[in-house]
Amino acid sequence: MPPPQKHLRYQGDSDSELNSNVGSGGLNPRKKLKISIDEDSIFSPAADSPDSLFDEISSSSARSDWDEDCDDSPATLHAPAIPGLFFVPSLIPHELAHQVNDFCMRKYFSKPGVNQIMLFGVAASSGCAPTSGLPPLLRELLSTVSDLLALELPPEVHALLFPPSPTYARQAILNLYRPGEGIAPHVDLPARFGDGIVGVSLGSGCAMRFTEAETDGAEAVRLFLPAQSVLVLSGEARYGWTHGIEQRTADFVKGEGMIERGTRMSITFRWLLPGADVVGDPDDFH
Ligand SMILES: O=C(O)CCC(=O)C(=O)O
Ligand SMILES: [Fe+2]
Repeated sequence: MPPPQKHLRYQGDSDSELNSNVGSGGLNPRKKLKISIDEDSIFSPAADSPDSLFDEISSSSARSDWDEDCDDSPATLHAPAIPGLFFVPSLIPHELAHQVNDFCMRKYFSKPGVNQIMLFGVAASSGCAPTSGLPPLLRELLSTVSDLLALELPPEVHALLFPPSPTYARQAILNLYRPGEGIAPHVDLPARFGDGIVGVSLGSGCAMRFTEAETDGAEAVRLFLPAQSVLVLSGEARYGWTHGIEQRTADFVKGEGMIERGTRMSITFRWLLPGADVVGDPDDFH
C-alpha cells in the first residue's frame, strides 16, 4: 500500500507567493502548489502559465505515486557503468553535513507538508558569482564539494560543474524524503537546466533507480546513496537516463542486506539555462 499522495510545495521564508494560481490553473490537479521563494534568492518569474518553470519542474520531478515495475535488482554501493555518472560515497565532511542538514531542516522544512524547496542564484551576467543569492552555508557546501571533487573527477567533468568563469545561475533544489517517500523517474528538463548536475545526500541513505530513457524502463540499475555521498550526472547519464527513488521504507543493497531508510534530504545543484528564469508565453506580454 503506497503512502498517501503528498502535496508538493515550494516555499521560502518570505511567504511572498509568486504564482498563487498555479495550484488551480488547470495544471495537474493532483498537486497543490504553494510557490514562494527564499528571501535571499533572486529570481523574478514574469507570469504564470501551464508551462511555467514551476509546473515543468514539478512534473519533471513529481513527488507523487507512480507505477513501479517489479524488477528487484539490489542496489550497489558503487556507481553503475553509465557514461557521465560519477559517485563518491562519504565525500562531505561529517561536521559540514550535519550543519547543512540542521540549518535546512530548521529554515525550510519546519512546517508540516513541505517537502521541496527551490533556491536561485543570480546570472553570471549580473557580475555576481552564480551562487550569490544562495544561503552562505550552501555556498560553503558547494565550494567544499568543488574542492573535494577536484580530486575525484576527470578535469573536464569538474570544469563542467565548476567552471572558472560560470555563464549561468545556479539553482539549488532541496528535497526531503521521509521513509516510504520517493520521486518519480525523470530526466531533469533539458531546456531548463544545463549539463552537470550535482546531488548531495544528507541525513539518511536511499537507493536511486536509473533506467535508460529510450528503453521505457526495461533495465533498471540501482545505486545506494548513503548520507554524505555526492552523485554527479553529466552527458549521457544526465540526458539519456532517468533517475528516481522508489517509495520504500528500506532498500536491498548487495552485500549489506536491507538498509532501513531514515529521513533523507537531498540538495541538487543545477545550472539555469538562459531564458529559464522567464516563464509564461511571450505572446502574453504584448
Ligand atoms: O533526491 C534526489 O537525490 C534527487 C532529486 C531529483 O532528482 C530532482 O529534484 O530532480
Ligand atoms: Fe532529478
